[in-house]
Amino acid sequence: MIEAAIDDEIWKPREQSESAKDAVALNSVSLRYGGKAAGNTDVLGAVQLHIQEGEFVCILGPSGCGKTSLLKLVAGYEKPTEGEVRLYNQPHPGPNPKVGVVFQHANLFPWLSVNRNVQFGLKMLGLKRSERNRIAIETLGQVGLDSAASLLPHQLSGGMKQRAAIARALAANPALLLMDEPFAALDAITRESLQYLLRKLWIETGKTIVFITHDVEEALLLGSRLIVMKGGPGRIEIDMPNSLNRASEPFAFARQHLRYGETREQLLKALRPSDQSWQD
Ligand SMILES: Nc1ncnc2c1ncn2[C@@H]1O[C@H](COP(=O)(O)OP(=O)(O)OP(=O)(O)O)[C@@H](O)[C@H]1O
Repeated sequence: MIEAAIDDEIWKPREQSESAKDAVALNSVSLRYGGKAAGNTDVLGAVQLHIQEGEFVCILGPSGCGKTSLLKLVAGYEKPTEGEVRLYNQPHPGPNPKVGVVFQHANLFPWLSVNRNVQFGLKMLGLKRSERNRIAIETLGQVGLDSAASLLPHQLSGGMKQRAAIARALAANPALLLMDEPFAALDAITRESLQYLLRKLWIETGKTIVFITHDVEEALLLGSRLIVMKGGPGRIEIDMPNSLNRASEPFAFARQHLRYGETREQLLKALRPSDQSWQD
């Protein structure tokens, strides 16, 4: 256990600058699929959440508690039944390539090469072919897929597909990146390499990331802020800073830290159903 390092500068939570702006604001947001008609129940109930620019927010919670629904509101795919979602202090403009989204499955267009998949959103933005190609090559380089640019999706491994999906989301240079269990279907080693890649991209670009995961360890290694949701209706149960994601050490360093085990237990306890409290 690395206890001595606990007070080191590196383990202090990153201080939010007073001038940091909200990238995302959910003001008393409720969501009821199908609207207010009788019989429909709230999936999210009066959620209050402000995410500052540059945060890496990991959202955990039991299946069905409303994590994806919350992300869909931030992406603009759904509108709140009550309350308001704001991006960068403006009313939500609706889905647009400036908000990058990555899902558990890459959903690449099977008939387009990796390069053309990455270019797709840029075409929507009206960029010229030469500019699109330049950005696609650069972004594929960022995710380590330079040599796969001309391959079709069926020629890629699962990890390569997710790298391509990340490149596609990054190509339009979104300030906000939304990720819904993006590494859940990958084997442990591929997953770890993508976790390193994402941490590097976050540190280098300063993008705001909202990342849903069922994996407590993944949240601890990546998130600068950890949120645990509860269902019935969906709400935020725990919202805490996390400094274990910091710096450029191998993940093993964080895993050996005393605070890692403590926080992991705290999160697992919050995630357990109340009828399993005997495990405490
Ligand atoms: N389009 C929809 N129409 C109606 N109900 C929906 C829709 N999408 C989700 N739901 C319901 O909303 C609730 C929350 O679903 P959501 O996918 O947000 O949960 P989640 O926490 O992301 O779950 P998981 O971890 O299993 O992905 C569930 O009861 C689900 O059945």
